[in-house]
Amino acid sequence: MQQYREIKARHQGSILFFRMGDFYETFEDDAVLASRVLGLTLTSRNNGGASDVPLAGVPVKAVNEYVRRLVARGYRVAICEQVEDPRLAKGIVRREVIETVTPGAAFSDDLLDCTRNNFLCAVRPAPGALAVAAADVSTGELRLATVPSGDADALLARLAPREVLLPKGGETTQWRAMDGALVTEREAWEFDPAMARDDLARQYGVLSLDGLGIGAEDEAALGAAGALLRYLRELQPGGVPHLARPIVERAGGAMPLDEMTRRNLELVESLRPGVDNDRAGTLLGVLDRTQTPMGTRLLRQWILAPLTRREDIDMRLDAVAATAGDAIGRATLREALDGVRDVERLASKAAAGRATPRELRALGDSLGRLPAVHGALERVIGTRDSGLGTRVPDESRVPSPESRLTVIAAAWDDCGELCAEVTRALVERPPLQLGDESTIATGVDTELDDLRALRDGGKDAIAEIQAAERERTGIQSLKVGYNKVFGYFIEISNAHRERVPDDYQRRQTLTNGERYVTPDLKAYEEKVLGAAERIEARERELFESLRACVGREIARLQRVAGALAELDVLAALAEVAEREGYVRPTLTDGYDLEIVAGRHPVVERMMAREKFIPNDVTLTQDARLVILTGPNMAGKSTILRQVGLVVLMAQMGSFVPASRATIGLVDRLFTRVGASDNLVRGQSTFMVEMTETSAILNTATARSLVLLDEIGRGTSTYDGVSIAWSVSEHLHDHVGCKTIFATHYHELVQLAEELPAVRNFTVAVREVGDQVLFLHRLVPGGADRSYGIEVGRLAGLPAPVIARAKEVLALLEGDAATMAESLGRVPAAGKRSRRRAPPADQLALFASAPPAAAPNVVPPPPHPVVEALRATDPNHVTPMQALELLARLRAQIHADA
Ligand SMILES: Nc1ncnc2c1ncn2[C@@H]1O[C@H](COP(=O)(O)OP(=O)(O)OP(=O)(O)O)[C@@H](O)[C@H]1O
Repeated sequence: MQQYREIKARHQGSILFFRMGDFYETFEDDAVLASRVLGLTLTSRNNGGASDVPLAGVPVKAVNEYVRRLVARGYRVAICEQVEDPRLAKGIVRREVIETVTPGAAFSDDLLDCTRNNFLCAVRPAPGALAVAAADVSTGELRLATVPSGDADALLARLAPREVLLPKGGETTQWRAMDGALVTEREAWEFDPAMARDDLARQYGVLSLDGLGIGAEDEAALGAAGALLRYLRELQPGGVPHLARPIVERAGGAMPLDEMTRRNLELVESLRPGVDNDRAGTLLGVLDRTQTPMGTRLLRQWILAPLTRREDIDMRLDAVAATAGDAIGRATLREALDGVRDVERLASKAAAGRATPRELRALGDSLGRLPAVHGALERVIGTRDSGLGTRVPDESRVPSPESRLTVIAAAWDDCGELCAEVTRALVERPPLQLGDESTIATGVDTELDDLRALRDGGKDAIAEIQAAERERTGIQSLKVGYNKVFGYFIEISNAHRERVPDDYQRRQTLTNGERYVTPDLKAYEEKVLGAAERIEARERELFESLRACVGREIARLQRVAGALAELDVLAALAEVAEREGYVRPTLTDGYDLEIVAGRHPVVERMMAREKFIPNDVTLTQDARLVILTGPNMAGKSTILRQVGLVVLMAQMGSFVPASRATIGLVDRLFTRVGASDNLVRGQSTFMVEMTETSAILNTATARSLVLLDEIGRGTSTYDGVSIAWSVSEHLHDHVGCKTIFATHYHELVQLAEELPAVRNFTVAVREVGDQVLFLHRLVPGGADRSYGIEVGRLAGLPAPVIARAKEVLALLEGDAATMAESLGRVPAAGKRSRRRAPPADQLALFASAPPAAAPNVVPPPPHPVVEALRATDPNHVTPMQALELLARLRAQIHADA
């Protein structure tokens, strides 16, 4: 317990798994917690102290699963091992924590999702900015970024860290609310840039950080990286030698996408609650035709960080075009990639000394695919014939020298000798663990081969002993067996007990027989077992040296993994483009956006192909703000999102679902859907909507694309229309961005008369009898009604409710006509006095209630009983009159019924 408490004192923030023989034990508070979370039996033990100590343990064999469950719940687990052989230890065996597993620092496949990065982020607030260092220890990736405070959320939403490190004493509530991320506070001095400078230089063996691309402007990010490294070293006392050189992300390279935009466009996760891992309804789900886990992870990164420089995007588009245009080349490339495993994570495991024999072989085999991948790549580029027939030169699709394919090919590395070394040294199917079966192939090491011959010779000799002893004793059922406790033995059933020779020594009695040994048998046993022990030791030695040798090549392997991942993504994008009929978008530095016959990539997949109705959308300087009205269910949200998705896909380097698309580069994309609730963060729905809207108004530029869906809906109609109206005016006059505003406030249609660059569009429906036919076609003009009641009927509202709703609607519409007369027009304030505010004849629909609290629905006229009650003053009736009144009212109700 003394040893336990000493170690525990150094690992206060973790649950300590204390190795004791075949178990990891937890004690005291850890035991209480572990038993609760893991459902373990809590026992207690008097370990020589004055009182009993609570205790709960898990078997060593099952430890991974228990660690996984704890870490998934956001706990840290410190693994404390026996670090000397208990048989040789004097006194208490030495123990040390060899690793601390946390959500952000996990290697085990059980804890990782192969389709996404597992980032640990250290964040350091700087004046007006936020610096972030993000590491994925499973892939060895390290990224540094500094972004203006306004883009902090977007950056973190993209990285989606599993764990966040913060300097102590800062504001933490914002972080605590981050979905599922564990917040770890560290001392503020650990974020010091000067200290980090030395630390990083040591980690990468460089004299100056300039060589790593880290400049003076990265001070804060450097500080964050220092804290990150320090924390990682604490968790992994063995160090993190596999951490690749940092990638410094510079502003302007990628488009910041805030969390709401990412969610509303359903980029990588579906909006449907409870189906968070369902990628079927997401852009990632549609585009993901990658063959490798590295490809899937990179595709996700590309989706979440569309590019903003035309040349960068065209390099990707050139590559997709070339791959899409060569069906055979593409198929060959994808087939070659098919056998490639997660080189990135396997290489990291090798460098961290964690790869198992099977994993190291998988890495070797994956490297073996490199020449095939390279061959396919060269074919697509057009420098080599695949042997499947001469390619007809096609000028239009030969990638430009700047294409990503050409860049990747120019830096190609087959890793031939590394692959040869691994595949030569390891058997074809090595075991999961060393020692279970042979790991090192025959012919690799003479010492090992000799030992194996000795062991196998011993085994043969033992088989011969069985034959000889049967002969000598005449007992045909005599057999030589083996178990771990007694080693080799001769087993004779009771029926032949009399014939057992004198030189047999009895070792074990069974119900129907006895087990014996002979000096001969023991001699061979020693040879066999001794050899087996030495074989294991030698195999371990050879394997570890091979693994270390691979590990030293980590930087090179990471480059190879990067190239494979990128080829995989480019080939996947080409494959989707071909299958789904996407076209290459034209990107320009101009303003205009023109999408001809655009489709929603996800919605169209959910229906038969011809069923989805394509639509054209054009936004230019002179027609930059579209007010999109139309009935419920007509397809407004679909069009809105499809425009966002087409632009995003184009800027990530993908082809797009349209027959033609010209896209003036967008610097930011905002998508807001009104009344999206954020109950998790405990904010009012409307408050969230307004906070988001204000973020757009403050950050959008003329180059942005703003997509608003029913903003203003979370409040009363008057307030809502007014806000929607003035937000539109502001975007039109002051921001000048491309905007689409989908709304049920038909009042907004009037904006087109006031503002020169506003256009009205509606989604057409046709009325057939009292039914509504949804045409899903975008046409110029505004809608005058919402057909909400028809949609209610489709949704199964009871017939009487529908009938009554129609009555109320007729009543309201009648009222509106008369009320319009009585309501004066509101003069606009200040310089905008030339403009009208929302015309009152539209608003008058709701005029029967006082404007300050305009309800959405006007109540039907009160019942006579209510009128009678209202007319009664309880202070001026006698008890008798009250009773009479009560009886009368009751009778009236009965009469009405
Ligand atoms: N272009 C289209 N072609 C075929 N079906 C479509 C199209 N657009 C939308 N739909 C179908 O109509 C459904 C409703 O579309 P959407 O949610 O975009 O309507 P909406 O006008 O935004 O409705 P509301 O105003 O009620 O929110 C979609 O789920 C889809 O199934």
